[in-house]
Formats: sequence, C-alpha cells, structure tokens
Amino acid sequence: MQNHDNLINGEWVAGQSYSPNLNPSNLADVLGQYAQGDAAQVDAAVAAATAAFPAWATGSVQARSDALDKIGTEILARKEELGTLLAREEGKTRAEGIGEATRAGHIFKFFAGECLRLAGETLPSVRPGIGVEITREPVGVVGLITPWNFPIAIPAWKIAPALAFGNCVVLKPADLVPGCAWALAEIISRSGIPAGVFNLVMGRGSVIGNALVGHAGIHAISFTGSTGVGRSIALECVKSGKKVQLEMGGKNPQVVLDDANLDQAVELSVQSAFYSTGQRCTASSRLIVTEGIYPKFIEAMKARMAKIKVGDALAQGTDIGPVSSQSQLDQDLEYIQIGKDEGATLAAGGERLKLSTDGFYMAPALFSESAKTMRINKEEIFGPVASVIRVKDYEEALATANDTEFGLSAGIATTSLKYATHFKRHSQAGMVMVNLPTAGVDYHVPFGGRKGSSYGPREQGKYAQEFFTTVKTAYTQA
Ligand SMILES: NC(=O)C1=CN([C@@H]2O[C@H](COP(=O)(O)OP(=O)(O)OC[C@H]3O[C@@H](n4cnc5c(N)ncnc54)[C@H](O)[C@@H]3O)[C@@H](O)[C@H]2O)C=CC1
Ligand SMILES: O=Cc1ccc(S(=O)(=O)O)cc1
Repeated sequence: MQNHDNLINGEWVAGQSYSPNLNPSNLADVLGQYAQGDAAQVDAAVAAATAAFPAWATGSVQARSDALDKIGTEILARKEELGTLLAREEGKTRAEGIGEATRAGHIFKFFAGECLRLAGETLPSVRPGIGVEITREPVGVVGLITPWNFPIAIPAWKIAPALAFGNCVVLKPADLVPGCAWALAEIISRSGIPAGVFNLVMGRGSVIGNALVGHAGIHAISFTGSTGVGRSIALECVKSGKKVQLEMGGKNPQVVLDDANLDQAVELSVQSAFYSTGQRCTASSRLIVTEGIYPKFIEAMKARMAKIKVGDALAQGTDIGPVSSQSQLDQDLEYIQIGKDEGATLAAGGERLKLSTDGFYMAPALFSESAKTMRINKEEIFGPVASVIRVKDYEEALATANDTEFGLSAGIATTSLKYATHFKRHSQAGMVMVNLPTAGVDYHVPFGGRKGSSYGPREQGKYAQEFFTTVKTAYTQA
C-alpha cells in the first residue's frame, strides 16, 4: 500500500502518521495511506512559502503562465484517470469525476491567461504635476482549506488564481479525500514552479487547519466547507488581521411555477437535488411549487426518481453514487427522521440501501407537504434529500425562496419572461438560474453567494483577483 507524503519546500515529507483513504462505494477498497501532518509541518510549509515569495511575487509572469498552462494540460490529458480516482475516493460517479477533473484543467488554463491580463489604472491627480497609478500586488502566503465534495475542482479554483497573481500557497485538503489533492500536488511539483511556492500539508482540520489559521506567517485564508467552521475561521482571521474568504452552506430554492414546462422542471429538479448525491453547495433542497402544477409535479418527480440508479460510483449505468462517509450518511438519515417527525410526507426514497458492495448507499428522498418553517427546509442537509413546499403564486414563491439565512444559488422554472426577469432581480442569491438546475456553474465567471453562504470577495473568473491581490496607490511628482 503506497504512502502519500506531504509536499514541503519541494520535498516529499513523511507524515507523523498515515490514514487510509477509503472508497465509500466499497469499504474493502483502500486507495492508499495518506500523511497526517502536524503543526511543525505547517510551520515548515509557511517558512518555505515565505522564503519563496519575494522571487515568485516579482518574477516573470510568463513563467507563472507557462507553469499554470502545463498543469492544466496534464490534468486534461489525465482527466479519465483523475476522474476515476475522484469517483473512487469521494463517491460521485465516474462521469461526474471526469467532468470535475476537466473543470480543474480548464481552471488552470484560464488562470494561465488571467495572470497576463492583471491590469492597473492610471489617473490624473487632483494636484497639478502629479500622476497616480493603481496597481495590484499579491497578498503574500495564503492558506487554502478545502472540503471533501469537490476534491479536485475546489483546490484548483483556489490554487490557480493564488499562484497566477503571485502568491505562495499552503494547501490543506479535506482529510476524507486527500487523494485528488495529492495527485494535483504531484502534478504541480513537476510544473517548473520553484520549491516552496506551493506546499501541501494533509491532516485533520483541528490540527492542520487550525495551525494555518492561527499562523502569523499566513496573510490570507480561503476556505470552503461548513458554516460553523467557516465562521470560527473568520473570527480568528479578523483577530489577527488576515484577509479571509469563505464559501459555506446553501439551502437553495428551486421555484416551479404553474406555467413551467413540467418535464424540464422535473429534470432540472432531479439533477440539482440528487445528482452528485446531493452533496453540492449549489444543490436545490427546497422545491417551491405553485399549487396549479403541484400534484402533477409530485407524481412526475416520483416517476422520475424511480428510474434513478443508485450504485457503485465506478459502475456503468450508476446515476448516483454513495454518500461520502458514515457521518454524512448518519446526518442524512437523521434528517429523514426529523422530516417525518415534523409532519412532512416522505413521498419517495430516504432508506438506507444494501447493495452488493459495502458502501454508504441511500435512496434519494423527496418530502412533500413540507412547511418552510420545518428544520428540513431551514438547515443544510448536504445529501440526496429535497422537500417540496406548496405555495399559492409567484409572489409567495419568491418570498419563500428568499426566506432563508443562506443565499448561494436559486432557480426558477417558468415560461414567463415577466416572472423570470423579476426573479433574477429580486432573488437574494449570488447565482440565479432560469430553467436550469441550481447546480451547474461555469468555471470562468464569479461564484459565490450572499447572506450566510459566503463571506468576502467572490471566487472564480477575473473576480478572483479581488481576494488574491491587494491594491497599491502610487503618487509620482513629475
Ligand atoms: N458548502 C460546501 O461546499 C460544503 C459544506 N459542507 C457542510 O459541512 C458539513 C461537515 O462537513 P466537513 O467535511 O466536516 O466540513 P468542515 O467545514 O468541517 O471541513 C471543511 C474543511 O475545513 C477543515 N477544518 C475543519 N475544522 C477546522 C478548523 N477548526 N480549523 C480549520 N480548518 C478546519 C477540514 O479539515 C476541511 O478541510 C457537511 O455535512 C456539510 O453540511 C461540507 C463540505 C462542503
Ligand atoms: O468546485 C466547486 C464547484 C464545482 C461545481 C459546482 S456545480 O455543481 O457546477 O454547481 C459547484 C461547486
């Protein structure tokens, strides 16, 4: 069984101990042993990044661009292998895994271009004879803390802009899925980037994540994960004056109006509620349906859900793989019980499935007759569980959609231009979809939410420079 080490200052460094990386489709399948680092390794990684920073920050942008392009090219060339690894360690289907690896490759190539386009401004001063230049400089050494649900795309979409804009990186991936992050680090280690510019320290959040957040040598933290951890990280960062960016939970609404195309509304609801096992921050978990279409919608959803094949993530024909871990499965099943106890009707699914391999399988669940005040409609479940809320009309649908502490993505299924236009303007979400699933975003445009979903500048696209650079204003007397 291969040991996978941490990458610090260009060297592979053994962990204090090693943890097995288990396949959630088949617990008998162990992908390998992955290093558990400690606070001393975080210190060493930050020291290496600090030493590498001056040359990287002021060096050739062509060299940065070439390295990012090379990383993207290798990921794309190996997308099937990496996608298979991803499916094996996280449990999304192989097709979804290959799609995610492809996204990661495109992200590196996108930022290979972006680093050449980083622009400033020159303005006349209000005082005669003086010029003003506004430029962007890297922030410094950044800590990137990533979750388990997108094990290659989320590391990619934090690493690529960080490096493109001249920062040095310490990546701490989710303990549950270190395999893709390690494979990415291995590719980056051969890209021509100098030692210390990129470092990988695997291990527990409470050890490695905590040490990174509290480290005086870290200038900024970019985090994706749960709301509780995100908020505690933000507090620590504010105390020590670090820049911070958080992508956290969602309770994304999918509105379906009477005038919607029923087949399309059902398909996009199934896609965004249940695909990737519902483990996407952009998944729809509240299906808000006007009363004229409600009965037909419930029946059509049940019929469509009966065709979903839950199975081994690597098997041909699987639509939905397992839940990622025992604790996530326990959480999902607990919410099924909570929904029943609250009086919602379990219209389909929700049971633990025993298949031919020992994995964390459950049938996607749909609650009907649910109320917006129920816990299943207020708290992020992060599994293949959705509930339908019946509303009178568009106005009630919009108010219900916005009645949440989160605001990541929101969707509407309608053939009315009037309602679509109004929803785009009045939804309190950072990303709005018309006749499209709430999950399914492009890699080259901003990603992020409002209210409790996100904090700090947007990720992705050219907007990523807001977080990974700092602005300097320079005055010159001619
Ligand atoms: N919005 C999203 O994309 C995601 C949301 N979640 C939500 O979070 C719940 C728990 O999942 P977890 O993997 O446990 O998420 P988490 O928020 O605990 O972990 C996310 C990352 O933060 C690290 N971390 C944990 N504690 C830390 C600390 N004290 N200081 C610094 N870093 C720390 C973890 O090791 C991981 O790398 C899920 O059930 C789901 O509801 C989880 C993953 C992604
Ligand atoms: O990498 C994060 C990520 C990638 C994709 C999506 S979506 O499924 O396309 O919405 C969400 C987050």
